[in-house]
Amino acid sequence: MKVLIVAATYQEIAPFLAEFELIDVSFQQHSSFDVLITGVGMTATAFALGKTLHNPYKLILNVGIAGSFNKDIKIGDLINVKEDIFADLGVEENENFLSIEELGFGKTKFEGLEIKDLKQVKGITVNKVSGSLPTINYLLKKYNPAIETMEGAAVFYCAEQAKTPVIQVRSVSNFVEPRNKENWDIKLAINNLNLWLINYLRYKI
Ligand SMILES: O=C(O)c1cccc(C(=O)CC[C@H]2O[C@@H](n3cnc4c(=O)[nH]cnc43)[C@H](O)[C@@H]2O)c1
Repeated sequence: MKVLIVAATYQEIAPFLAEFELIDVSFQQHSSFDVLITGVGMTATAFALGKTLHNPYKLILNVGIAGSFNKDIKIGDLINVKEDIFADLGVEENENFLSIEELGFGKTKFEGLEIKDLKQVKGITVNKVSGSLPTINYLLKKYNPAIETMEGAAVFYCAEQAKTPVIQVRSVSNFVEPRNKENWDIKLAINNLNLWLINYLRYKI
């Protein structure tokens, strides 16, 4: 069985695709792995994975960039998301938020496998990139996450449904802070992520 590489956008894995002479299409096959570009966000990710996972895979590898809540993690650092949570799926009750898990409607926390060489962190998955202090402080208090993305928990959910092992590796492109795109370094994050991914697929799979 093959590995399924999952990324939200073509840009996030462009250097890796070039290295393996692959192109910019949403699904393509290589001898030892397939590549799925889902589109940004949980809905696009779940739909794309739902269509693809009728075939069995030995491993799902979710890669991409992420925002960090933790200033000890530098922009460009690689991290392994061990636990991921649907952070905004639930109900607001005045200032409080209750997740669907707290409401008794389903699970919101999921686990991925460890990559020993990387720092393991807790992630949250959001529909809306967090860009104001009240939201950031609320998320820190409720979940104490190290990073946030827009897809991670959806990938973990689909992997669990398909009974397939899953790994999430992200590279930090920005801090989660009141929005200022000038502070982002997407280029550095993509460069570091792709160096890791190429090495992992060449020597560890
Ligand atoms: O231009 C923007 O405002 C913008 C916002 C979020 C993501 C992007 C991207 O170009 C990449 C898409 C990808 O990036 C992940 N990501 C990166 N930083 C964050 C963050 O601080 N909070 C949540 N997600 C983030 C996300 O998984 C997107 O799919 C551009």
